Amino acid sequence: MRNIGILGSTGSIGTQALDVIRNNSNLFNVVALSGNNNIKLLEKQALEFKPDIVAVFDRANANILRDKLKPFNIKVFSGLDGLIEMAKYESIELLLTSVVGMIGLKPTLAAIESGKDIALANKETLVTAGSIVMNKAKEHNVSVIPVDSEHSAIFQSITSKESKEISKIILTASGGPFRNKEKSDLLNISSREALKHPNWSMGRKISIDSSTLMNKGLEVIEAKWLFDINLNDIEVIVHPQSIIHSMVEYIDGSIIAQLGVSDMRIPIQYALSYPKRISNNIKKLNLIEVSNLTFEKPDLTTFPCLKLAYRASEEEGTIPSVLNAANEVLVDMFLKDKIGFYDIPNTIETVLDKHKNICDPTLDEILYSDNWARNKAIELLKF
Ligand SMILES: NC(=O)C1=CN([C@@H]2O[C@H](COP(=O)(O)OP(=O)(O)OC[C@H]3O[C@@H](n4cnc5c(N)ncnc54)[C@H](OP(=O)(O)O)[C@@H]3O)[C@@H](O)[C@H]2O)C=CC1
Ligand SMILES: CC(=O)[C@@H](O)[C@H](O)COP(=O)(O)O
Ligand SMILES: [Mn+2]
Repeated sequence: MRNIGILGSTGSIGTQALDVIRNNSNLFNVVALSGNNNIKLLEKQALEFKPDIVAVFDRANANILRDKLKPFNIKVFSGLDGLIEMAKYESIELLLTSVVGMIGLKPTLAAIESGKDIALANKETLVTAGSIVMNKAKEHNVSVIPVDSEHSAIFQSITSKESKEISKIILTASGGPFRNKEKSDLLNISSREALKHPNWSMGRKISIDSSTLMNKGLEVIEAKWLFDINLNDIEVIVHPQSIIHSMVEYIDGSIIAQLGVSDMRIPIQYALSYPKRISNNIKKLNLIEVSNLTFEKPDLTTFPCLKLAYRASEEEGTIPSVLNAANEVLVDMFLKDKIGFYDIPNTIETVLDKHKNICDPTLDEILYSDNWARNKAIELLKF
């Protein structure tokens, strides 16, 4: 039995993880959950899975839930301190970080410092502070197991212990809802259209990131830290069917890939059960039905966010945290229909240009730069 904590249990990844756990109650035991706004669902989850503790970021919501869960002896923590308290809760063996945004950074670091293994979905954490997170994991002998479908695929396709045998990682991208569109088609596109991902059903922020290709940019940076690989050895190719979830090319010319239907419960389950594999009732991939797997170059003119992410990763220091923070703020504004599609890359580029990069930053310098970038993005758009 493995004791699991889920940071962000009310979201797309969190609810699918609970589905995996529900179907494997002999293997996994939920000891801690967290949410923010959706306290109705969090209450329902708490009553079903009976964790010892629950954390809610929003303090008013936490107070409401505390009264409801008191009779069941479930403790409720609140605020960022509450998320940190939850993440380092002593009974947790594996923490699934499925919260959205860099709010997950401090709780993830706290969990690592407490020796918890991490099943990592929250990519913004690695984009913001990849060096600090991965060094801390090494220091505390903690495993960081990828949940993101591409990174799970790469993890499963790395069959050699010798990193010098890997020549490159091939990160697949669906191309998003606007694949084959031109810039002029997207000038007045609404968030409703951008949310319609062709293959995956996901949370709102990552869906917008997929539509701008920033998701792939964040994933390039995530891959660099997770697999300790040179940025130039990470290639993005568009594969509209999302069947090959990513590949690893070796120096002898062999390519090893992981394939499967577009269902996040597969990589989530693998991260929870690793190193074992367990059976499930998810529809198996039928290659005859799929019949056609195609590949294209990403269009960096229509989707400049991918280029900006490569730039940020190359410049290192606090620049990736600035890219991420500006993107978080701008995606939120786009979701509220306050700005247009291209305000996202255009503003990020200006924020990157204006930032005074700090090399080898401390956590405080990263947090300072994150905050600076959020304010700068808002100032540039005069909100
Ligand atoms: N969805 C997917 O298929 C995939 C997602 N990912 C990554 O996984 C992460 C989660 O994505 P996804 O599940 O789609 O996101 P969702 O928006 O569906 O869920 C986000 C979760 O985070 C919680 N949350 C949001 N803001 C805060 C906050 N300030 N404090 C505490 N909790 C908060 C939400 O709580 P509440 O709902 O209660 O407000 C919810 O539980 C992201 O980093 C994403 O990039 C990676 C690969 C695939
Ligand atoms: C399911 C998953 O891992 C997402 O990150 C997915 O990859 C989004 O698809 P694209 O960013 O390739 O459109
Ligand atoms: Mn992904």
